[in-house]
Amino acid sequence: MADKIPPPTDQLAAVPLDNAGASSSTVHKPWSPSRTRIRSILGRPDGGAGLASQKVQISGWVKKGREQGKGKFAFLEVNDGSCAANLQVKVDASVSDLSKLVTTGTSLTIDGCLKIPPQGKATKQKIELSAEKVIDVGTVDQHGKTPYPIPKTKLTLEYLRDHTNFRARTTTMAAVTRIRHKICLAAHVFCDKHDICYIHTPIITTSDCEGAGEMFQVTTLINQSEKLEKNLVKNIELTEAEETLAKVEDRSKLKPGLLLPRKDGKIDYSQDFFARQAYLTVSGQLHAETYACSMGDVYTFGPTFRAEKSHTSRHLAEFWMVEVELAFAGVEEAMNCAEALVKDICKYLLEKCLDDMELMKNVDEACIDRLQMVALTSFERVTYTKAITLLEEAVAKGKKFENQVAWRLDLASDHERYLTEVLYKKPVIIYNYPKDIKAFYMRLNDDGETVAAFDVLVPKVGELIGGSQREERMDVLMERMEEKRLPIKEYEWYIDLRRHGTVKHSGFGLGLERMLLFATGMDNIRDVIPFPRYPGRADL
Ligand SMILES: NC(=O)C[C@H](N)C(=O)O
Repeated sequence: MADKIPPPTDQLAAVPLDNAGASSSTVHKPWSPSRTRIRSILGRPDGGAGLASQKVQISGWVKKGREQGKGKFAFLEVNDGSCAANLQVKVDASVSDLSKLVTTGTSLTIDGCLKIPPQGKATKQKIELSAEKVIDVGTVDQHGKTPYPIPKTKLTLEYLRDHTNFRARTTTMAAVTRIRHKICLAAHVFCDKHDICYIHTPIITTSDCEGAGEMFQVTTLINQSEKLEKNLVKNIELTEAEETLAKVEDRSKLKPGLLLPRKDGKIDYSQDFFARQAYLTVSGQLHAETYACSMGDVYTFGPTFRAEKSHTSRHLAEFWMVEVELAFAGVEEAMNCAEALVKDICKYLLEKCLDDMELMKNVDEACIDRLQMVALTSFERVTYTKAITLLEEAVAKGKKFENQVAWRLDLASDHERYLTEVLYKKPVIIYNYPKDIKAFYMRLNDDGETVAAFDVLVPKVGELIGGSQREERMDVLMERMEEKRLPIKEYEWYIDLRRHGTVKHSGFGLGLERMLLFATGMDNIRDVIPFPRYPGRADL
């Protein structure tokens, strides 16, 4: 059993308690010197009690409000997004029109004095704000055409998905978002600590890294009327296009390269713009390799896109990946690095956002234990062939899987969960996959049948990371590309890296949203990214 990580000392109070101002011990931002974030009050180890009698200004949104004492005063629970906790604010009717303040969703800026609430009250708060002046109020339209969609009642995650413009006002989504921020930071801190240089790979590309063809095409549109003005499309007379369009019913019979206005009056001149069809990237890996093969260890971290029509709770059309590429490194070093990265992220979350992680226990009781376990336990490493044998043994003993288990078939999510949750009860790295089910760039092993690829599987989620040693031998790489029928001409720049100063190198990609599912215990990947993109959803 893993040792427990010692409890972090800073918890919420990741901010220094004493800032430069002699008269105040709350933290002020240089660009808004009068405003205090609620985190710097409630996040102190004393819950803010030590700040009693200090004057502060806070801004935020009302989570709950109620008038009391026959309308003589109101209690508001205000949240400003800096932490999960709400600051209780007491406002007397002499200070403001209470009826304007108590509606959930109202925004406020309030000057007041921090006070210890009377003992014996139901409130757990160690401190409350007694309002002296209400400076700004943004009221909520409750009765108009589009009433405020986030009332104080409990809302389902499905409902909130249709209100992504407001869902960060819910406690859970705000906590997930802060955890997401910390995971990103943890990845950057890890890479910086290990001298791995951050590079930016392009989002628009002509190459299909995974060779799976699941790419979104980039279409470049311009209004017909702007066409001539901007001189962007020179090779065709507009009138000719219009005439042709009127005559030809079946567009596929048109002269290739002819630029025609679409039904909405726009012209697609993509081929003209990029000289060939461009796509949204599925992975920054190939471009990251070019930098690794010049600068040593690098990483890229950005959005990637898959035009997979999958409606699962683990897939998105737009997701973020941390992709590390290590030069002069074999597959084992890449596995070591991947394991160290996951562990460091877990430790970072336990140290930097334990308050939000505590809140996530409402979603998944085990989420903190899982982070602690992963932070301290070494990952199991098992070859793909052995994993198949283990799964076959389970089947022989009566275990039912949704998907077939057989050598040369990819592992499905229920196989992955069986290995991590039932058999090993910890993360498992599966390596040496059959070459036929893996991408062209993965290094062929001596057996001629498998490639030096690996996946890191974790409990709850399954595949979190995919990586491999890259094929650095030009002849083998070209053979593999031919086998997979890839248009070699389009990858010449990639092959060049093997032609000139080729080097053993390896890398991997960690799915940010999968890491979030693992950390927070959320069930659906659509709820761990601010604006999820999936089949049927690209608005809002
Ligand atoms: N950088 C990586 O190794 C990730 C890999 N290209 C993938 O998309 O799975």
